[in-house]
Amino acid sequence: MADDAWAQAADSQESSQLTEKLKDVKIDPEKKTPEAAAGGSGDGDDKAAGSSTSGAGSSAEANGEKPEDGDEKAPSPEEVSFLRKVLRERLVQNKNEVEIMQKDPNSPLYSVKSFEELNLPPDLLMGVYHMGFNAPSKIQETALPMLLADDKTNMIAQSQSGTGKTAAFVLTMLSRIDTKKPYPQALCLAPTMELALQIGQVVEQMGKYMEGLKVAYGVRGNKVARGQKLNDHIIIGTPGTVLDWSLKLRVLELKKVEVFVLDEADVMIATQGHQDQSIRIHKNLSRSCQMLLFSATYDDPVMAFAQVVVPDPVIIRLRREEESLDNIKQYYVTCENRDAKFRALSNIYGVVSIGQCMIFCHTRKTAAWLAEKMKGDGHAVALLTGELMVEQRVAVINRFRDGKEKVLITTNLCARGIDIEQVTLVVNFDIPVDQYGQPDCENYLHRIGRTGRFGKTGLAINMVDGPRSMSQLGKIQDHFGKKIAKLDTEDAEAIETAVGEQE
Ligand SMILES: Nc1ncnc2c1ncn2[C@@H]1O[C@H](COP(=O)(O)OP(=O)(O)OP(=O)(O)O)[C@@H](O)[C@H]1O
Repeated sequence: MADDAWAQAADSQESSQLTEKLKDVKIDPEKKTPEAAAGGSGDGDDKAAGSSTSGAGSSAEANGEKPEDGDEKAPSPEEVSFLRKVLRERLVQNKNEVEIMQKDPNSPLYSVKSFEELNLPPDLLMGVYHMGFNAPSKIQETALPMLLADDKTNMIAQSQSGTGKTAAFVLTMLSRIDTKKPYPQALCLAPTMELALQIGQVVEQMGKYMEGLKVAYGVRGNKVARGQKLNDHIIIGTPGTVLDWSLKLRVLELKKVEVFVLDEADVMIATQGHQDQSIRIHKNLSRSCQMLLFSATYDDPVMAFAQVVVPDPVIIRLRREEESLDNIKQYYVTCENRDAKFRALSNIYGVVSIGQCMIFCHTRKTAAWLAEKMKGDGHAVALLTGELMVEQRVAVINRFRDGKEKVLITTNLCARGIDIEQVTLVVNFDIPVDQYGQPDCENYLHRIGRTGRFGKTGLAINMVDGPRSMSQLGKIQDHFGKKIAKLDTEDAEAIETAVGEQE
């Protein structure tokens, strides 16, 4: 493929020829970011992006509720600076069980190489150990030797949730920058502000020993003056703001960027608003810029598109049966309706004590309803939906991170990327569906991947409330080829066994 394939693809897209060029690549044109759907021009900046934004399909919608669309008010700069402060929390330290899994050749954490063998500069190696990492995971071990080589390799990489993709691309960015050069040399785009800030923390922690390292957050509300030249080395942001910064306000020169990363690449490609913005940014990068796409999921059309726009990529892809992790046990419970789902949840909580739990609902309204019901039952519950101010959202996540609440009730907003080690249970109160009411396998995998992070065990419980959701879950089970076993929530022993397996 020609070196400037992405630029050509971008040009073609702008002149509406991309459809012809990619006629076999069917990316859903309706998949819009919430703001794009609302006609806005900023970042979609929401995990609901790439998921259902308008359609039907769940019992919640049958009740006349709208699925979470995640629209939000733009944060003020004060809010952003507050967010950055509250987001500074320690990262996970290595545990014995992780080390055991790192010795198992069948584990995605299996590794035979050490970080020393990657020939990292000493300050970066110190940063890695500062994170508590002893050995690279499989994706790190496989990708890093190529990514760090002098000859810049483009890559489209897939690895299961919680297996250390962030560190792989962060190390690549850090290894490519020269802190003596006072301008942005690495650019990472993520679909939400929360994720951009989380990635930035990893950059800051891993780059702790790199003298003079500066990181800027290209997220809404983080204002820069037109014409001001950024002297930060790494920019992490959401596509709309970074597009504004680079093409409108011209505070960074895309041509000088050495590494370009798309995290959650599938959602960045498949979601209309993100795709347009990402392509515009990329077409202004230099031809020698290294391009990395990372995600736990790529459906076939997205992968096909990615291969058209990334020049000569190395592709690391999982087989379908490898996509879901064996350390996350999956169950379903059958209930008659929403109230019965709540009772089933209460039964689970009545029988066993659970570490921390994330509960996913299809709509804000169901999430708010469930939060009230659980509070009424005496649970310390946090509610995180797109209608909260960003500042509140981050504060809620951090309270949950700190264990102040044991239960986080949310929507697809938190389906991707959020890395909270202590989450032992994920409940799909509603089965994830797309805007056509079809099972959303990608979001299913991202949701359950909020537990079982980096080798820990986890439990996912799906609540079905009739033949429709049963059939949706059945399709998800068939898609991944992993058994989702029935759990009887009236049977205390069965619950104890299920929960006990992941303790
Ligand atoms: N080599 C390592 N040794 C120990 N812990 C690690 C290592 N690499 C990453 N981790 C930790 O594993 C956790 C999960 O990593 P990360 O968030 O990068 O996963 P991910 O693959 O990006 O997942 P997702 O697809 O859900 O975004 C993080 O807390 C991270 O600090």
